[in-house]
Amino acid sequence: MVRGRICGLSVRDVRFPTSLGGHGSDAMHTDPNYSAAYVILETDAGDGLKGYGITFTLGRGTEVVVCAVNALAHHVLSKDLRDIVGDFRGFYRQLTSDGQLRWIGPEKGAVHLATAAVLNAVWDLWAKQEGKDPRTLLSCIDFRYITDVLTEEEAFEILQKGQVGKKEREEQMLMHGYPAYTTSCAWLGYSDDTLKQLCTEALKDGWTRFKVKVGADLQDDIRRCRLIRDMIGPEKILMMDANQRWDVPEAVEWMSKLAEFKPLWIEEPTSPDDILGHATISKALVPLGIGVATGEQCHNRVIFKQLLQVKALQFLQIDSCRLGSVNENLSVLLMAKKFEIPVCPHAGGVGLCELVQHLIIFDFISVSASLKNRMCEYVDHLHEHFRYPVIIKKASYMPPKDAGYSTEMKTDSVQKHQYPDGDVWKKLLAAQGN
Ligand SMILES: C[C@H](O)[C@@H](O)[C@@H](O)[C@H](O)C(=O)O
Ligand SMILES: [Mg+2]
Repeated sequence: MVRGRICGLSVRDVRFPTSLGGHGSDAMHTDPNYSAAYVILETDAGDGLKGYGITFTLGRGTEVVVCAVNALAHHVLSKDLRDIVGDFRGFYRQLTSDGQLRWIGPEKGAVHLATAAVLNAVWDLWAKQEGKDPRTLLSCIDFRYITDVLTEEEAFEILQKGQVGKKEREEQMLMHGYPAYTTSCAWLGYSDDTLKQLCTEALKDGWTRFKVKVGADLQDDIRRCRLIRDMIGPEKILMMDANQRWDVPEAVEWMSKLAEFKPLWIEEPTSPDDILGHATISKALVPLGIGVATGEQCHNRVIFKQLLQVKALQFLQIDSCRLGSVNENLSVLLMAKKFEIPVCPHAGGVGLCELVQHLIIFDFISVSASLKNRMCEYVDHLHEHFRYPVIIKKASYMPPKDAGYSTEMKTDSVQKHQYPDGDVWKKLLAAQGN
């Protein structure tokens, strides 16, 4: 039973100094500090349940997103949770269409990340209170702007079909988990020695799919890709990620030089907004057997729709915090199913693995019903700060068993990493003379 009026919303600026170790570095983000705007919702239900929501950010960007969350807070405060989820589509639209905020969006950028943080908290709270059927899930989706490719009725049919064999797929997940790949071995800022050492460990731990960062320097890329391909052997799967570094012709040319290392995909070869550019690259790379993957910085369902319409991607990477929470991600999973494009979520960051595992396991059980060409990203940083961290076994995500969206962080971790007054930052800033 849904219950409670939202009587409190707090948002914290939580940052981890990951840049100090080069963790998370790529061709465009050379010194990322993995961070989160962390939202806590409280209700007057008296049951002690809270809703925790995060969105992933980097360093100073968190300040802006925290402001945006505060600007959205009045939509949630004093609302009855029953009214919110009773018309979740309307509520989603209320947030994304706020007359004074949509000018700095709409449905993109800092304000959309803030929407994700707030709605992720609502989903966490709601998930702790009750389960959901296909009709309820559909009622959360804003179909505005996508009915030309997916109507509510078509979406319902997909979910209805997804009911067939659901039990078996649930059991399969509980037994074997959802297949994952690791990005942790080959951040761009890592030395060759670190790369080798991490790769050796990952192989020992049973990883069979690896992603390497590329895009800054071709000779470096060739050396690192050769090193990793030699280590993992010809059979294991290798993906490459350029984090938007290239122009369109440059992407094709660069990848033709890296094709000998047999990557399954090149991720974010160019600007995430260049839909036709992605289509051109996809087409040009077909003869090389390389697919295009993108989505971690895809603004919203509209851009995903167009990427699908013009065959601009062969692997679709949803992100639990970039899109407008579960609501918008559901619409993208359903569109991907319609276009028969495999979803391979973006994860890592702070908490992205924790959240997105729910979405991709749901996708397998209730939407795609397939594991073909599918896997979920995994990065082994910062899980210790979460109350319900992901469980990886044999390079697979084991389904989370606690109710909720696995979004809650440990109080102590939040306190220590709060910027700028948490202990970790007080020390670091003092050492830097600030
Ligand atoms: C700055 C970040 O670490 C990115 O490099 C990361 O999200 C990356 O694109 C990925 O695919 O994991
Ligand atoms: Mg990436």
